Amino acid sequence: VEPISLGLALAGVLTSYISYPRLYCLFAECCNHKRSLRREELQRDLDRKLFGQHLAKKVILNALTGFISNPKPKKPLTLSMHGWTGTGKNFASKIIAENLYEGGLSSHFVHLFVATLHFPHASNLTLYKDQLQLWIRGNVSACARSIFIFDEMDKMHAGLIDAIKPFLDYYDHVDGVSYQKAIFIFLSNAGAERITDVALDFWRSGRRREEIKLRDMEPALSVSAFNNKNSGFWHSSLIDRNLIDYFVPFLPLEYKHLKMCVRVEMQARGYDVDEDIVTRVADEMTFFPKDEKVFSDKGCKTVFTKLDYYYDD
Ligand SMILES: Nc1ncnc2c1ncn2[C@@H]1O[C@H](COP(=O)(O)OP(=O)(O)OP(=O)(O)O)[C@@H](O)[C@H]1O
Repeated sequence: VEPISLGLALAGVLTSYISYPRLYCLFAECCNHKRSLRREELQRDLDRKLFGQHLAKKVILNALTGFISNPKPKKPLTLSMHGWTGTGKNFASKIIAENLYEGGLSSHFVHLFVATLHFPHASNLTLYKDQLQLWIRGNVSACARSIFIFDEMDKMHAGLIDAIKPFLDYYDHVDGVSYQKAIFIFLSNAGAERITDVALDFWRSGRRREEIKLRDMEPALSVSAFNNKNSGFWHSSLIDRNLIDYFVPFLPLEYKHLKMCVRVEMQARGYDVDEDIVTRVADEMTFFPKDEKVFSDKGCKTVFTKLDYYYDD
């Protein structure tokens, strides 16, 4: 075959490939070929996978389905997830991402930032600001329904919060780009002590954890709760301007929830559930408060490494 004909043939194939986006999308991830969010599927996923978080499940389900079904949202969806370490904030974000994009957290349209990893040096603030704004702008231009997850939000420099604020607001367009279909998820431990206090009060008065209502958490997640240096100025500055749509409280996990996490991990590793090992792993965890020992101080976070000890063959 002579080179010119081969070149033309290749160009032809390429053009038809590009002009048939649907064909292209069979092989590559496309923004407009995302999964359509199904309420029942999201609910089933949350019910099956996320333990002990009846409040978080409810808020996530309603917030997400409401937002996705709205063809013209006035602002991007902003969820602020709060709670003790290892209680499922990252895990819940993963479930959200998987319900919106097949690739979940690995999708090209889902972006995870970890404050201490991506923005470690306060001296580089100006650079980080520019990069972050360019990154958000570029990605939302390419796909309006992009998801941005900011972990360790309480460790983010206030200047960086200022940099993302314009994207969270009620603007139709910012420099020609509309951010109204994007989703921003902020994760932090801010407010965790107060959330725990509420859960502990319920436990002490013999009431079921599932009886805790969102309104019981309101004082724990109010502006005043965050208006101190430790909790981070970021929060109040976003709340003041009504830029956070939903606060999602994560309750501290109890002994029975740790056991559930161990069982899931055993099954994921292909083992039969051995209740004796489940109990031993859960017993190795540490609990607080000191006297009552109700809540796991690391949530489900370290149960998996403890399991390694029993399966080291
Ligand atoms: N409520 C839960 N239900 C089921 N599994 C959970 C739950 N909480 C934590 N896990 C398990 O523990 C792992 C670690 O939890 P995750 O990273 O989501 O905690 P986190 O709340 O984001 O913690 P941190 O505040 O330290 O970032 C998860 O990947 C998941 O496997």
